[in-house]
Amino acid sequence: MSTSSTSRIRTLGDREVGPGRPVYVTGEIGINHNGELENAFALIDAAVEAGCDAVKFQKRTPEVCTPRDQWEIERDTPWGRMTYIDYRHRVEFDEDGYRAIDEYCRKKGIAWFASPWDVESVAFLEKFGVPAHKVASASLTDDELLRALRATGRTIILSTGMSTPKQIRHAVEVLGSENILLCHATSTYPAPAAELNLRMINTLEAEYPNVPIGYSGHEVGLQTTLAAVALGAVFVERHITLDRAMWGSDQAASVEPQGLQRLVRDIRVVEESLGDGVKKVYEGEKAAMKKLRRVTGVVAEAEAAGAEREPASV
Ligand SMILES: C=C(OP(=O)(O)O)C(=O)O
Repeated sequence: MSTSSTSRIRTLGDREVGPGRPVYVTGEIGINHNGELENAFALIDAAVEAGCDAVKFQKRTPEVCTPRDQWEIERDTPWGRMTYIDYRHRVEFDEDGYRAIDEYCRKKGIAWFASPWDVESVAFLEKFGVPAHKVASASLTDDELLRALRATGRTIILSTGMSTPKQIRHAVEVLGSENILLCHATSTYPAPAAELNLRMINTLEAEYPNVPIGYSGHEVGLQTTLAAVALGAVFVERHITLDRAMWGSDQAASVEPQGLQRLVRDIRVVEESLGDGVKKVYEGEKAAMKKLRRVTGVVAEAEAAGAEREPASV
């Protein structure tokens, strides 16, 4: 269960998430496995190799999540022509599937959780003792789902794409702020840089001082996710894929295994480079200072009087 907190720290499994903690990186598999366990395992492997903290899935009860008037609409899929409801079933794993995923993730030492898209799926995921639940941006206004999630007592990651400030405030009220982590997001697939509005990370920080703020990205490329970390995102989620050309609506806006490795490596560099914001002169700078800084005025006088060249006096 999660750690209730009035601070900006939350617990996800054996990790603390929040300012001063390593950025929690989640590889969002979503439905990019296309219903094949083999793909899910390969994506878990890619996340482990890249150094992700967790992988994430999306769990739906197709009959609940698919509008009734869409069920019989036929479409071409890699498995032939089928109705939309059959397709929605084709890309869901059942309990045995998730048991296999749970076992595989345990063996590989990586956490997993999911976004339940309906109340039934919350109960389904609860059977696995997941470290957290995620609320997809599309579900932010689903009070019934939010109430069911709050009742689990787990850490809830709430994504805020396609939502107004008023809707976000309401969702936070329904979930309670003690166990949540908010994610800035723009829900366009792929999202253009001009619409990422990354400064929203700081706007959310200001509005929710007791809530950790993360970023769920759907852009192409990695730079803007690194910028999100530089702006203070303490949790990062990116869709991952085995191949962006694979069939499926999220594949094109996803990161491939090599890119994921670069992303996690660079997140670690960026977070290390942020420092504490307190000005200091590093030991390594002193040699350069001695060689490069022209000594004039009060410093020259002080040195003439025998003082060492102190960073504070220059
Ligand atoms: C779609 C999802 O999230 P987001 O809105 O962050 O992309 C999800 O988690 O299922």
